[in-house]
Amino acid sequence: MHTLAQLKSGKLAGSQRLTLTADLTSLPAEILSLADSLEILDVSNNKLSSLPPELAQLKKLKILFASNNCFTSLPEVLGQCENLEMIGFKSNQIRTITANALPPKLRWLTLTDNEIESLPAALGQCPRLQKLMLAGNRLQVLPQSLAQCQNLELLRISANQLQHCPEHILDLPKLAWLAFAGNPFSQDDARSVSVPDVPSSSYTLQHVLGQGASGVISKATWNTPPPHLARDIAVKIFKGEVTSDGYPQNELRACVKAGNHPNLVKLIAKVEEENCLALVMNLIPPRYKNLGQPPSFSSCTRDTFADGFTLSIAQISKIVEQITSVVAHLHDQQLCHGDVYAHNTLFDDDANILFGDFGAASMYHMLSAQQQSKIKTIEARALDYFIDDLLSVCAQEDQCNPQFIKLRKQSLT
Ligand SMILES: Nc1ncnc2c1ncn2[C@@H]1O[C@H](COP(=O)(O)OP(=O)(O)OP(=O)(O)O)[C@@H](O)[C@H]1O
Repeated sequence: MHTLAQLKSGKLAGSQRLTLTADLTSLPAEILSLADSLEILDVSNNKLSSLPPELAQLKKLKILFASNNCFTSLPEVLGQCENLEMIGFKSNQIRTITANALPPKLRWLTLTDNEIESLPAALGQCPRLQKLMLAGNRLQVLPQSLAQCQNLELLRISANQLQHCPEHILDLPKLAWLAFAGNPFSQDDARSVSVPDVPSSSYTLQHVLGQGASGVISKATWNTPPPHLARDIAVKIFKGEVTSDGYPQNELRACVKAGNHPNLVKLIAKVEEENCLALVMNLIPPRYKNLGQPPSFSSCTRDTFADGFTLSIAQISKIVEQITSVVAHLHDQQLCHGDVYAHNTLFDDDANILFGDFGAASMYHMLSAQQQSKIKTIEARALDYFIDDLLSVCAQEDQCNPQFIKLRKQSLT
């Protein structure tokens, strides 16, 4: 985080990255003094509603974040920023997006949680577009031209007003991560009875174990432990807001629908009260750790791994076998996970895995047989990318192993 005083004093000359949060209602003119160096500009959490035409003078600008501001339209000056690849305008009040606002090199566009009713056809003329985050808007249709985005890999259209399944996007050749729950076309009226409901007064929360985009997970204990169940549990309390993946309510229902599998954390009960939406789960044993890390700005849609992290081919094979089995299990329940990634997978020293994060999951039993089969093809692609990501960290000495070669072939087909 930088300060306005630092910027105005010239102390930030030559900076490639600038983060300013200072209740700004306009961009300070001094930003132009960084025109020859600035690549990443983060002006999230201000009160901005427009950007000046001079922004186009930032010739090196690649990434712009302006989430939590007061924009009602996507500023047209963005279309003039010749090197801008990544745009994040989450949680504004954007209603309009014109063709002029789309920069030629656009690769990653986040417009989660706005008021967008329609998108310009020109989005189809963004050949580099790889990641498009549109959850939590008011879209009733997607432009037909999206079918031309041949490089689109990750798409979030959950929590919108789409009346019909957008067939045309199901054939996109690289699409691998898709979330579409919470639309009229994907409505699921069936109330599941497979997991018991309990009141939030049935347990006592202890310390926080972790925090995801959609909720906070705490260790808890049953006040009166149900028979045959461990006293200690984990409780995920949803925050209630729409996330980049969709509505918490849909995540909860997807977790319930997922059912039991040795590679899923066992769901014990759910809480659906007026002021509390929560999942009660088994505690994950502390020996489990994250398999991967989320994508970086440059990897865009692909996971990253800690420096020096390697896996043996035996570990990779065992992990692939389990992830394939758990994804097949989800599809047996007509559930698309939408986020098959190593960063959503925990593993232990024996390469046992636990797969989680149902935030982007979508039920698809209401779709036609042909649409369902396309959804499965899309998720199969994510599985291939998952395998490819693991092979990228395979120990050097195992890279001639026949199993490595077999998995490599599988991930490339
Ligand atoms: N059943 C559990 N037992 C123990 N710890 C848990 C359990 N579930 C989640 N956690 C902890 O809470 C963290 C957040 O979990 P959660 O599933 O909500 O989010 P995430 O999938 O990591 O994040 P996001 O939803 O933002 O991608 C986990 O990384 C883990 O440390």
